[in-house]
Amino acid sequence: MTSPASTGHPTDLQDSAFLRAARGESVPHTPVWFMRQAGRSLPEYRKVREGVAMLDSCMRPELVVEITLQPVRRYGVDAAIFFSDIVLPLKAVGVDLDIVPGVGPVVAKPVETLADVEAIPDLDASHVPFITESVQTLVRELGGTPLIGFAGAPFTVASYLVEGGPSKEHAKTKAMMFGAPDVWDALMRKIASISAAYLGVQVAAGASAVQLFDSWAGATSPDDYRRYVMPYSSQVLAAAGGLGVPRIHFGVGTGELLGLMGEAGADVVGVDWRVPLADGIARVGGRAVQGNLDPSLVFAPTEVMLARADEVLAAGRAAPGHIFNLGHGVLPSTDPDQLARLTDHVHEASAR
Ligand SMILES: Cc1c2[nH]c(c1CCC(=O)O)Cc1[nH]c(c(CCC(=O)O)c1C)Cc1[nH]c(c(CCC(=O)O)c1C)Cc1[nH]c(c(C)c1CCC(=O)O)C2
Repeated sequence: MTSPASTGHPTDLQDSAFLRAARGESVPHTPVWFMRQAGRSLPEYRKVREGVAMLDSCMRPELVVEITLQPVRRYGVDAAIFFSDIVLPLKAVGVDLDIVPGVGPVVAKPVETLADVEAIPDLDASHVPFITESVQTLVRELGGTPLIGFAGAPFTVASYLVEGGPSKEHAKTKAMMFGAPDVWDALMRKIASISAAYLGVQVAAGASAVQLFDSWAGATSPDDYRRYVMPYSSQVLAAAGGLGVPRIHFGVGTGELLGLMGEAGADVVGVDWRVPLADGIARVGGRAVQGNLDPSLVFAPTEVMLARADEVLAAGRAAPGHIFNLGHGVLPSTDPDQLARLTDHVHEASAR
């Protein structure tokens, strides 16, 4: 990791491989970071999180800073992602929810009616002073390594609010989407406004890129995505565009939606591992891409994993910009040494 003493002025940062690739410029090597690079796969994470609830840890700047930096120190990845969660802004404005270990976000009183939506306050910087403080400290500590801010996209956050917890089918969410369009519209606007404000706080404090996670948008068909999801994601991405930083947009199982997710206003589209990267690049036409090694390949022998990484790197050369990543988050049982080897290999192989 570059030391803050030797770097840290904005030109270094703007010239980083990650931001250059996000803007579609030439790079000295393919930049690499991992979704969920901070978290349970790291022993140093499990240690500092001992006895601290997930959402409490997100509100304590000394923990947020330490956890965000851990994978940067360990792997020398090209970007840090701010340690938080997509439901944190809802918690910050007063929605009664928690993150249950091994389960995920659980909402005490799921959203059903227009009155439920109207009861959710809008977010401003005064709700999240700990975010501003954490980001400011991180940007100082990270020097020439960019910090990615993030938020949940409206569909994915709506799913937690409407289902009351994690869901495979998103049945209640879609029931509202198809059957109560006025409630759906109000809810999606509300979340879009909260997510946009939340990204605004992170960028104002110094984050140099943002990622909008629409992890579960792949549950919708292209027509329904266009009608019921895309306008609200566009609202967030347009607001983020006004902040002057690159916007990454990602979801799982979104093979049929990649073109639309780019059109929604992304500079970089995240591709999961189900879509060959070459096809993903064609579908997002003219935009940079991020991805897309199968996260399970870390469990294969190292040489198998690295050979597959080479295929991803080779395919990535056809894009205006390529940021190497996994096709979804790091699995908790991942051996960190495999990610260290993968990071070094991506750097070395792409610099040749
Ligand atoms: C869908 C989603 C959520 N949260 C997030 C998404 C979108 C990304 C994706 O698709 O994976 C985003 C997220 N959540 C977390 C981060 C941290 C930054 C990073 O990527 O390193 C990020 C970017 C921390 C976290 N968020 C959560 C953990 C695990 C909780 C813990 O360590 O106690 C972490 C490190 C909890 C969480 N929060 C959520 C889930 C599904 C879970 C996992 C439940 C479980 O298996 O325990 C909702």
